Amino acid sequence: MADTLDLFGQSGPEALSDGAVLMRGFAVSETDALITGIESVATQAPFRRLMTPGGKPMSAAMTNCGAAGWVSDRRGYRYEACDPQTGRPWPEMSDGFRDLAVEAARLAGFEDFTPDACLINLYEPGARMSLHQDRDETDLSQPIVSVSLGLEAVFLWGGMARTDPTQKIILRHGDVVVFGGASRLRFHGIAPLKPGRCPGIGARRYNLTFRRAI
Ligand SMILES: O=C(O)CCC(=O)C(=O)O
Ligand SMILES: [Fe+2]
Repeated sequence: MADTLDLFGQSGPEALSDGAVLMRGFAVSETDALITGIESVATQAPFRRLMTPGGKPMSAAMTNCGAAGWVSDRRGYRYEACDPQTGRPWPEMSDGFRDLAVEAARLAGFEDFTPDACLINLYEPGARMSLHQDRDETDLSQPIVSVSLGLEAVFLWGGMARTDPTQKIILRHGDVVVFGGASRLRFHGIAPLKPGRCPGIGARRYNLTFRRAI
């Protein structure tokens, strides 16, 4: 089942580790709506390269929608109800975004996912994300739902320690990863994006991560 693609390019969930699944093509029928949604968010809360606490710009650009948005600056990492750049609340998370994330989580075995934050990453060729844990959320019993759009990327799926070996998993347009439970705090990252073009999107990759932040 895991290797057999149906007519829509979807396949059954593939386990990455205990509590983590890859659902190839799960979002493929929603990609146009997701991209329109991202563009609408970005007109209200533009993509920007946040500063790390150490004072360097991150290589991916970010924005958020939902009741809370993830931010980083000299003071550290945290969630904020308002966009520090505009002073306004983050744009709303649309029902279409939320429904997709809730359904993916449900199929992965997380029945009661109630996301209140969606971090949107924009990678251009060369951009990467170093190994990290998603640990700024209050309720770690809720999973993370990650949706990939545009250029493919090498997802580094590590262990509970930064130095653990990593699996390298190619994430393509429409793929969804859900990680929670025993995998909620696994280290993960993105290798430098290779050049390329994706029809309708161009030379970029978007990643949306749905979270229960507060
Ligand atoms: O771009 C990705 O696939 C991963 C993003 C990520 O790990 C994050 O935003 O915390
Ligand atoms: Fe992450």
